[in-house]
Amino acid sequence: MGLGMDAGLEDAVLRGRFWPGLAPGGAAWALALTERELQVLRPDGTGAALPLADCVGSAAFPSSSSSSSSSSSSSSPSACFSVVCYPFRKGRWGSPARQRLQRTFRVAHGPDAEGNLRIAQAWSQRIRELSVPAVPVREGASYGVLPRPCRALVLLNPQSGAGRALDDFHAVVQPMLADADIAPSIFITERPHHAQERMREEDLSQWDTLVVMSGDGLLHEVVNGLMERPDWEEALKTPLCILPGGSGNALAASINYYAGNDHVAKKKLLTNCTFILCKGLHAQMDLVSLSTASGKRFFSFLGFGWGFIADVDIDSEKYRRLGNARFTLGTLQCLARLRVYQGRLSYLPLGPEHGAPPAPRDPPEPPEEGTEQGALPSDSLLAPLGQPVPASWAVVPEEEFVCVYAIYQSHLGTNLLMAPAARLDDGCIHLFYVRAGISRVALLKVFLAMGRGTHLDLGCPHLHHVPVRAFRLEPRGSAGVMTVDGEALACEPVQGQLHRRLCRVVCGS
Ligand SMILES: Nc1ncnc2c1ncn2[C@@H]1O[C@H](COP(=O)(O)OP(=O)(O)OP(=O)(O)O)[C@@H](O)[C@H]1O
Repeated sequence: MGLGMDAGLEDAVLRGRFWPGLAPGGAAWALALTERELQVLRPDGTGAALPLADCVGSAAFPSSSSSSSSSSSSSSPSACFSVVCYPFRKGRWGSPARQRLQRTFRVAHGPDAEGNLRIAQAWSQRIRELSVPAVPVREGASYGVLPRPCRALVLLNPQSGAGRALDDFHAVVQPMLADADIAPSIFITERPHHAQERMREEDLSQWDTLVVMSGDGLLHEVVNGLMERPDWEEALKTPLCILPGGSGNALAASINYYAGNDHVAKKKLLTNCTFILCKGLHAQMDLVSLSTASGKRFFSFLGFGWGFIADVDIDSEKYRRLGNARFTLGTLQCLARLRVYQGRLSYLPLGPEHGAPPAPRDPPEPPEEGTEQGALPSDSLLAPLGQPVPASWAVVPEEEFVCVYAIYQSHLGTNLLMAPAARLDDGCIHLFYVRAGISRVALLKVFLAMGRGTHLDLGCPHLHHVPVRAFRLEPRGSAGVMTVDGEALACEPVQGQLHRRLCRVVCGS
């Protein structure tokens, strides 16, 4: 337990004297529950406090133990309540990690077993109520909290990342969900598009949340499966959740960053993201609608890439067993044979203030007039591919690029903070492009600086960043690959526009 209590006993919602642990005996401790923490005063006068922001659950139960010791508590038919928290603990190496901490207190106020249990239940219930995260107030934004008990469908790709997703789910995720009264039902994907097919047909009334334990690719399938339903608008109200099981885990890293947590990877990131799920706060997320010249349409939550980054993503697939290290190896290989890509890039700038994302109070985009019920959101900002872009758009004068990347979350990968200002529902596509002519050394410096999100501070003349609402990319020729949310796409003209606050995602703030 941490030291220091933030309130005096006069702020207490509940107060009582209880015995620590399950075993009878010893002296009673004084407990006070405030709006923010559970305060404990030991008989020796030392105190500690458990912040309820770290608490994921509390339970009450009859105590099976009794004893004939002389303690006043020991002969009573007692009851217990327990509190489970995941506070950050500093380890020997690296950033602090959340670690489980359970405290159990015994209620033995008299011979009435039911009376003791009622007291334990009252404490446990009040602790659970006060541990529900406060819903932030932001004009235009709508938050929610997952119910308890909570029914979660977990879609898990056993092949994602280094192939440990199922083991990690059992070892890390399942015990935390049990603490938080979240009942998972696991669906293990057997092939590409399996999750997408299931989402098209699923009876969503059975679930309070759809959890993806994989990389970003499986969440892309889930989003697009939901968008293929006639009731997509209703379906998108089901909060989605990402637990990092893949190699890139860009959305999981972004959500960890938005929550204000230190940069972490692997098990620490998984623990942080599972903790966020246990707390259950959910908010709206922007999606970008992408259309291709061959008539395909995708909904994307993370980013669209062409050139260097897309090549690294796809070329390094063969090293997926290395986990996130696959991108380091892929970057070095692609740097060695640096290529130039030809095409035209156009965009609709975000607004007159160019560069500042819209104020959070901007209302959601109104539904398009004449949109049929069930019809997909229309891309009102886009002219058909094959026709010139609207006059309000800008066209990049150069037509030779090393890389184009449109990102709508902060992180491109666990270790790449590409758009530090991005937020889930900021209404902004962060369009980055690197013009041809950049040296290998300068490009390597850009990627190294991206680890800390300081690449734009380098003042690299070839690197450009424009906040936009829509963009179009017309590659010359079909050589190379494009990526949507890290998944490969044939190279062809593509354009996209942002649809604000289209789905919901479990997040920390
Ligand atoms: N059982 C499976 N076997 C093979 N491929 C699968 C299976 N289940 C899903 N897939 C496909 O695997 C692809 C990659 O999955 P995903 O992106 O989730 O993991 P990853 O590539 O390791 O992670 P990241 O995108 O973070 O790098 C997806 O396109 C998905 O369709």
